[in-house]
Amino acid sequence: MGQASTPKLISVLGGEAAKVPPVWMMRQAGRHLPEYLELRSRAKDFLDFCYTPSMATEATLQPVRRYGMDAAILFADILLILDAMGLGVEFEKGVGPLVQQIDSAADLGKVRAKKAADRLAPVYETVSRVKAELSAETALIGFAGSPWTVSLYAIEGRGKTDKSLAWRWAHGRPDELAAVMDHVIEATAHYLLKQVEAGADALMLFDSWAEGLPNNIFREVIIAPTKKLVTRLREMGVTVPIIGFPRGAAAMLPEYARETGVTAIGLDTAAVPSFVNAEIVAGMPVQGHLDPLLLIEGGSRMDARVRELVEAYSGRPHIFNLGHGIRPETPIGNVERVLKIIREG
Ligand SMILES: O=C(O)CCc1c2[nH]c(c1CC(=O)O)Cc1[nH]c(c(CC(=O)O)c1CCC(=O)O)Cc1[nH]c(c(CC(=O)O)c1CCC(=O)O)Cc1[nH]c(c(CCC(=O)O)c1CC(=O)O)C2
Repeated sequence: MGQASTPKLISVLGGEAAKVPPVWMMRQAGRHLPEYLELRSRAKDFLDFCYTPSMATEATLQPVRRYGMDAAILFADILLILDAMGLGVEFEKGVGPLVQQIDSAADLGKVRAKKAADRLAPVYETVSRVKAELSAETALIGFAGSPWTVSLYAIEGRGKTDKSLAWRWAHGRPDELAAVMDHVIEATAHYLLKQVEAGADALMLFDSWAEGLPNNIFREVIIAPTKKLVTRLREMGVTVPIIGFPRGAAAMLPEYARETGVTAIGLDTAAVPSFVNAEIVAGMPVQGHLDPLLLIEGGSRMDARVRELVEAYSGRPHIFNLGHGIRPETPIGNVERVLKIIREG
């Protein structure tokens, strides 16, 4: 019986620099794929799609089959946890998510954390079905939104806002915000634990709204809650690697990398390779960060940028990814081109 091979992505997350970096892309499943749009058209709505294991499994596998990605990322959404915690979540076509708005921590604490996670049983069913379909070389990444980003959607009540309401809570109601985030942390810890128990090989925490925060607030709402969540997961016995993605962290990235306990850092589109290599300890794996808009344009400037990023991180454990999710209008040929350059030079 041969040694069950470890996916290259997991070896890199273990600190090994790979000659050819493993690659996957945020939002690789979803609207840029015609096969997703066909499947999606058969669902009642997006939430129903995420709660239907046969559909979510198929959506997760589509980009792996089409591109030979080195990882599958669970087809779910960062807002499912709010739905499970009792705040109705809806995704309005062309509007994005709508969430029942909270005005205090009491509004979010109605459903016990473990019970909330139990409500997401269809997601764990998807994880185990995907795992059964993947080859031994392909990693399966589970994920959740980070405490600040998830709490922000509950405070704002929707996407596509200027985030000022949540920011004002951070400045003016820090204790109330901390109480909200503590509820989110506990529910998210149970949610991620169950994803790992169902077969996830790694986890990713999306702090998608970490950008632009004053450094004192960044410490309070990004670093401290992430550290709490990572510590809680380790206490629960979770040993898989954890990728932290503080989008827009900029100069606060090194402190995030040092303080939170994450295994690896997801870099956003604005990351600067020389800064990353100077400020993030050499053995710490990094992931990213091609601009999703350049992936739409393609051409020689895309080719050059891909080669530049591969070269910039060639001396350290690096997972090639985008700096944020794939846009719906991304040409499939450009995704294929990126993989070809990474794998064939
Ligand atoms: O604008 C806003 O604030 C809300 C954005 C929004 C969310 N889910 C959404 C929407 C509406 C939309 O994308 O049109 C709704 C949403 N989530 C997802 C999709 C599929 C797609 O992108 O076409 C969609 C569109 C679904 C549809 O309309 O059919 C699925 C999703 N969300 C997410 C992930 C994890 C990943 O990115 O790989 C994944 C899985 C993708 C995969 O399996 O390959 C994570 C997610 N969802 C969400 C966020 C918040 C921030 C952001 O979107 O930039 C984030 C984190 C992030 O992308 O930084 C919330």
